[in-house]
Amino acid sequence: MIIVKGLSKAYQVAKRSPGVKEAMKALFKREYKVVEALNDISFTIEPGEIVGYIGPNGAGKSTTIKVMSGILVPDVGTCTVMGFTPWKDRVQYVKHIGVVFGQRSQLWWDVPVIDSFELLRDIYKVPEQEYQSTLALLTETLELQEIIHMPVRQLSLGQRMRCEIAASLLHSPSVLFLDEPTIGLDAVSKIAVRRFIRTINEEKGVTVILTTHDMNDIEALANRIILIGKGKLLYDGSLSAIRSQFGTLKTMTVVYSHHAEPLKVEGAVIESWTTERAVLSVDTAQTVISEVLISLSQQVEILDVAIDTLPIEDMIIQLYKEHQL
Ligand SMILES: Nc1ncnc2c1ncn2[C@@H]1O[C@H](COP(=O)(O)OP(=O)(O)OP(=O)(O)O)[C@@H](O)[C@H]1O
Repeated sequence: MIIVKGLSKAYQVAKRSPGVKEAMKALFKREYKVVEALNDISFTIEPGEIVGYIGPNGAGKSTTIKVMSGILVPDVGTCTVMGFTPWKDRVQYVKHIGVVFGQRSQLWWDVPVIDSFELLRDIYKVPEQEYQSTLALLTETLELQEIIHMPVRQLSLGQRMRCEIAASLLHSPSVLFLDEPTIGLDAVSKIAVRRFIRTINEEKGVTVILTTHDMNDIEALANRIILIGKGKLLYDGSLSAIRSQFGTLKTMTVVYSHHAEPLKVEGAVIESWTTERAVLSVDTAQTVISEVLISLSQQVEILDVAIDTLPIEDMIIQLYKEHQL
């Protein structure tokens, strides 16, 4: 479905030191620095996949989405989506893709949502019957009944995001690019958006590429993760492989009777500590849990213990650390 080969993209950014004198100087002689946003990125995505495209701030995720959706032209490399080169075959290509940028709107601010939808129907030349049935389905599944006649500026962020997602799907695309689709949403809206993405993937076979900082999005949706950092591809594989890589790392939460002294446990790292509760991390490949418990019981009166595998969020942080991001 998507073939990306050796993609590189650099931005030229004007450089200026602070101060009025420097501002005057910059009027006559501008200095630039080059930011390498993408550096030799390659991957292939099969039809029907949901891929989580992750990385820390400034890693190059949005730049990749912009290249794949045809908004940006790369300096080097090739990209084909369903056989189209996104930035070359734009008119034909956009009929096959849907794009949601969580931080930007594709809806017209002052008019009711339904007017924007109708405009998109005309832009994409969606036949009336098809439009009506897709709209009915989207309205029902994304619960748009109450908000579809309101101007976009009056919608809450969560309501707007549901409308943005509907807008990107009115022309029934085969590929959906979602750049931080759950940013700023409350827990209920996040769950609704995730459920919807899963439904269109399962029922309509839509291929989804999703960038997010919310690892719950990844856990709920993506079977495959592509990790980038500083423009370079660092990991491409399954979420379960990451889980087994970090599977021996456990978080131990211990509650004990009041104890004024900090705890010391060989083979465990004390992540946080109060006079009644401590959180430790233990690598069971190196330290046996029972030894940690014995050491703890020699220091405090244990009231409760919970042992969990590392949350996926922490596994990703470990992965970032391994790659020094
Ligand atoms: N239009 C631009 N002009 C100059 N530099 C840019 C531009 N857009 C992005 N960059 C730079 O390119 C790098 C990658 O940016 P990009 O927006 O792709 O990162 P990202 O992974 O989406 O980050 P975030 O998670 O913060 O949204 C960053 O260093 C950013 O400052």
